[in-house]
Amino acid sequence: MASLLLRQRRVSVLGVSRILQAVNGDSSRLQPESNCRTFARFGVIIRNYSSGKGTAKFDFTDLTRPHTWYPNARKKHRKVFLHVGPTNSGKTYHALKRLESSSSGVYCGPLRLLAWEVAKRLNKARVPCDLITGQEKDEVDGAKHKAVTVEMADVTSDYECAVIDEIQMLGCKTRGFSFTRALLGIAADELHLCGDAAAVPLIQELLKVTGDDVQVRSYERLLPLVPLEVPLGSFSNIRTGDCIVSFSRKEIYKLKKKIETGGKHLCSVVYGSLPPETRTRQATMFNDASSEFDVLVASDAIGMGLNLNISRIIFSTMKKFDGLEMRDLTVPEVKQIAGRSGRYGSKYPMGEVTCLDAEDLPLLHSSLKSASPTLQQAGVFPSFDFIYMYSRLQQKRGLYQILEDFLENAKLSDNYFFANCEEMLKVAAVIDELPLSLQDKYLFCLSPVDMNDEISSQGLTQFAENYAKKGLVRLKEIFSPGSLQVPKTHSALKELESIHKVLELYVWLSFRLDESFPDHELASSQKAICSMLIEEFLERLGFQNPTSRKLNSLMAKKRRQYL
Ligand SMILES: Nc1ncnc2c1ncn2[C@@H]1O[C@H](COP(=O)(O)OP(=O)(O)OP(=O)(O)O)[C@@H](O)[C@H]1O
Ligand SMILES: [Mg+2]
Repeated sequence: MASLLLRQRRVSVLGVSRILQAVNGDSSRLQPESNCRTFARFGVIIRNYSSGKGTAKFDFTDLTRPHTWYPNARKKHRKVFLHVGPTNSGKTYHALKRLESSSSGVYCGPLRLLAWEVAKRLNKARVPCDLITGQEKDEVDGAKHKAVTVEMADVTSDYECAVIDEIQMLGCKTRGFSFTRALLGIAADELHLCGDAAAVPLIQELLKVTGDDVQVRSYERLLPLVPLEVPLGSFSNIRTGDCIVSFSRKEIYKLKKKIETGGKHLCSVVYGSLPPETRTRQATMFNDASSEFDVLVASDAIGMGLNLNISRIIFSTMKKFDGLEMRDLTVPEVKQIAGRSGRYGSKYPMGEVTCLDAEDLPLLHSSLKSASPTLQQAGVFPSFDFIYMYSRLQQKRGLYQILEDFLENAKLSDNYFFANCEEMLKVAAVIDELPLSLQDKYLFCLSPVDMNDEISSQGLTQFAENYAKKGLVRLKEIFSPGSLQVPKTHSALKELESIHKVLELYVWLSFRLDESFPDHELASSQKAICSMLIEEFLERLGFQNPTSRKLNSLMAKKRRQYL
């Protein structure tokens, strides 16, 4: 490995079998509540609890009333508006209109791309708006509004208006609890929830106990979405405005090459492990009508809420590997992805959707006709306060054991399920042997490390080891600035994507432990260089084809425009 001086050490994953893949977007998983009042309250209780002097015992494993964890929100009688309907029906648009006209507010989205889009839109409309994600804080003078990824939602501030986009994600196995936390915890006079109608009964049920006033507003699709009766057939039928969808990174590059070899089109690519800033620039190039990058090859990373100039979605497959097995796409997945075509306000009067192969058409057609299954439960996860208090009553050694025991003993009501925290347990298993406080361990467990990526997990281990040893982690100890290069092969590209993840991890830690991770600027600039080099590779892909001389000059033009 050229630039990361990581020690080759296989990460041991004690007792953790498999992991369901996290959905796209900000991968930081849990947000410590840092709720001092809760701590203080527990502090009193725990003293009484341990001295056993007749005070009622507090059961820290009782998570049956999560709405009581958010005293600020409970002080308000919130007006909750549920904007529901199919994709491209103006749900987010109407919620944002309200946000724009409020005196203070927050937008919480599932993807950085969406948070970026909203911050840009509000600032353009002269409503100063900060952008806050797990890895970046872009603060604007005088801003009373924020656009954040949902994990960063602040449940201690007061707002006039808050928006939670794609609220049906509260049923997501890995990130659902962050949506639940925002739903129950944001202290806003008005709370606007946008998403699928499948979430309505559950939300109404969850909010019965909060005293909020809930209203449902239903929307219809603004432009027709037409499922085609014929498959794409040949790649010669690809045309400007097409987006071909695949769920494997390797397949995405194969498709890009195939389409560009035809000599008529250039493809932007968007997939999950590309740096978010690269994804944004690739999407921007595709959206730009004057750009030669007129076809998009993408994974389901484009699947939520984004406004792209797509006229036709073509599913290259209707199956996806979900971390465990290959399975058919679910009804909501098909609808979300298909819904990216024919967006209102784009240059196309309607959207079309089809498949590469005729055999996939029946599943496409039936999925688009079906209603998404009604959500039954919302995700939930205990904040550090609960884990900490529980740990004080146990003689357990490491965070892994504490977490595992806690989850085994914890009680939930029927409306909730525990977030899948296998990824967290994987991290706990690796760092438990280090001399770190429980809180530090918990923080490392929250970090956006990808434990399925060897370089990323080694980066985390080394950061945690150096932090435990010296309390100071210099980036240069594991990374040589200046050594990054444009990748020449697909494996070099993959490695660069992993290095980007390690740098992102450093930036994430530097936001939370700034004195111990002081090289924030260096990590951020190297991160930006990584994504530029990745983009350079994406553009050079077309050069390698001898028939693409014309494309060569087009790309050079594009590069000048976007760099
Ligand atoms: N009344 C309107 N006037 C002008 N533009 C609108 C209006 N309603 C929606 N749009 C535009 O139509 C596009 C789709 O709207 P929006 O993103 O709100 O849809 P959505 O229902 O949230 O879709 P999704 O479920 O995919 O998130 C956006 O570009 C939005 O700005
Ligand atoms: Mg939307």
